[in-house]
This record gives sequence, structure tokens and C-alpha cells, in this order.
Amino acid sequence: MTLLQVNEVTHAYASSSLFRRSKRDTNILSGVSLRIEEGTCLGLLGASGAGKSTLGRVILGLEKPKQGQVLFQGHDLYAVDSKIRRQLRRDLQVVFQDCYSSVNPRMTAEQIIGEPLGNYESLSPQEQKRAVGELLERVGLSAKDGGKYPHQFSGGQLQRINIARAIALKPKMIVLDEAVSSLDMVHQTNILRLLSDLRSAFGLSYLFITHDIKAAYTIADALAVMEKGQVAEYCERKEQFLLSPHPAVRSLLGSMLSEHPRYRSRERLS
Ligand SMILES: Nc1ncnc2c1ncn2[C@@H]1O[C@H](COP(=O)(O)OP(=O)(O)OP(=O)(O)O)[C@@H](O)[C@H]1O
Repeated sequence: MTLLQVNEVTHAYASSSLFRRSKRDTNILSGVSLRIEEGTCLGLLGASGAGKSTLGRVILGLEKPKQGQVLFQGHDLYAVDSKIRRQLRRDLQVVFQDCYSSVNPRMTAEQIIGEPLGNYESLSPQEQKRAVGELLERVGLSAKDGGKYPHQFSGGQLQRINIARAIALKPKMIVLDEAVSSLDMVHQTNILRLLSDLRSAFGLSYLFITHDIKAAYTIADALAVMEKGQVAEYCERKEQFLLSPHPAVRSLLGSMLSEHPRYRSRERLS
């Protein structure tokens, strides 16, 4: 079943000048359409500035598009009333690249992970503490880590806390915006494995935004490439991607091969 459907979305940022917005505001997204099925992961690739994060924000309900629709669980995100919107928000979570700026440095891990629970659930302090402890364990940390502050964790551990916060409300979908890009290879591999485990355990769907084709290929079922605000190529099965003649795909594959000689053969990607 389709969980998310983006229909012909076009978006431009308002001009930052003091003068009124003019017709010359260039479109950052132009007629973008895509869909994510329940329990699947779409890897969204593209060069810097292609519009990936902007599309992510539109999908999260944070950036109202100039035109087009975002349907989440069949509801138009930008047309529903505030009550349904709040319900949809709990089912649609996000993890960003910068794990440090995503958290309040003055809050403990327990407070960070407990925040969405406090906003949406009426748990007693003991119940919330137990729920947070379970979430910490679920992402490979210890319940005892709940009292620590962000600076006491490594980048990989802190990203696990961000993931624990994202899954706290048992959402349907998580937008992962370059969520592993700032981590070293070992942490990257471990977090990708954790994300795959959580996906199976909770039936989650992911929009995995990245410029890293290897990471996208590892985790995604379907792959799309954005170029200049448009979806240049979409492959429902990631294996098709390797055979795509589209120049944007060939260029991504080419840059990966030149950077990582050990991935010279197609077989090693799988
Ligand atoms: N808040 C904003 N106001 C104005 N322009 C913006 C804003 N955010 C992004 N842009 C512009 O929109 C374009 C697309 O940016 P976006 O961050 O969506 O691309 P991206 O593909 O995610 O790039 P990257 O991989 O570098 O993060 C860029 O030209 C960027 O400068």
C-alpha cells in the first residue's frame, strides 16, 4: 500500500530581498512526483543543490510547496485540519545529518528521547523512564546512558539517540536526511544495520536522502536521482539503477568508482 505520494510538487523559496517577491524566484523543485510504499525505503540521491533536502522538508510538512500535493496515508498534508495534521506529524519523523545540532546540549539523553513521548503520550514519570530505557536498549545503548549529556557521547552514539527519539512514537515513516553522512565508515555501517533492523521490527518506511550511492544502495529498495529540482531517474528496484543509461546515474556511479577502487565491480555493491 502506498504510504506517501508526492504529486507534481513545485517550490521556490521566497526572495530574501526587501523588495516584493518577483516572478524571477527560481524553482528549486519542478513538478516532482514520487511514492513510497509501506515498509519500503526510497533512496534519494543527487548532487549538492539538487533539491533533496527541500523535498524532504516539503514531505515533512515544514515547507508548503507553491504547487502540488503531498499525500501521507491518503491525507493531503497541507490541506488537513490541525488535529489530523498533529496525528500525521507523529507518524512522520526525521533524523538529520548533524547529530549535535539536532539536540539541546543542556538536555540529558533521557529528556531528549522523552520529549516526543511527553508531547503525545500521557505516561507517568516511571512509565516514561521505562519507555526511554527500552528505546535506548533498542538502539544499542544502555538504559544507564539516559542521564548523560550530548557531549558525553560519540557522534555515532548521539545519532542513535536521535534515532531513538524518532522511533519513540512508533511512526510509520522516517525522513533520514544525510543521517549517516557525517559518521566514519564503521559507525556508518553500524547505523545502517540498526536502521535496517528497526525497519523490519516496526514495519517502518524510510526516505533516505543522501549523496552517497553506496549507503543508499545498501539500505534502499527503490532509488531516485534528483537533478536541478527534478526527478531525473526513478528505479523501483535498486538493481535497475546500475543499468540505467541516464547521465545523472552514470555520473554518480562513475564518481563512486573513482573514489572507491574496491567497488569497481557491480557485484560488490550487493
Ligand atoms: N531556506 C532557503 N532559502 C533559500 N534558498 C534555499 C533554502 N534552502 C535551500 N535553498 C536553495 O535551494 C537549493 C536546493 O537546496 P537543497 O538543500 O534542497 O539541496 P540538496 O540537494 O539537499 O543539497 P545538499 O546535498 O548540498 O544538501 C540550493 O540552491 C539552495 O541554495
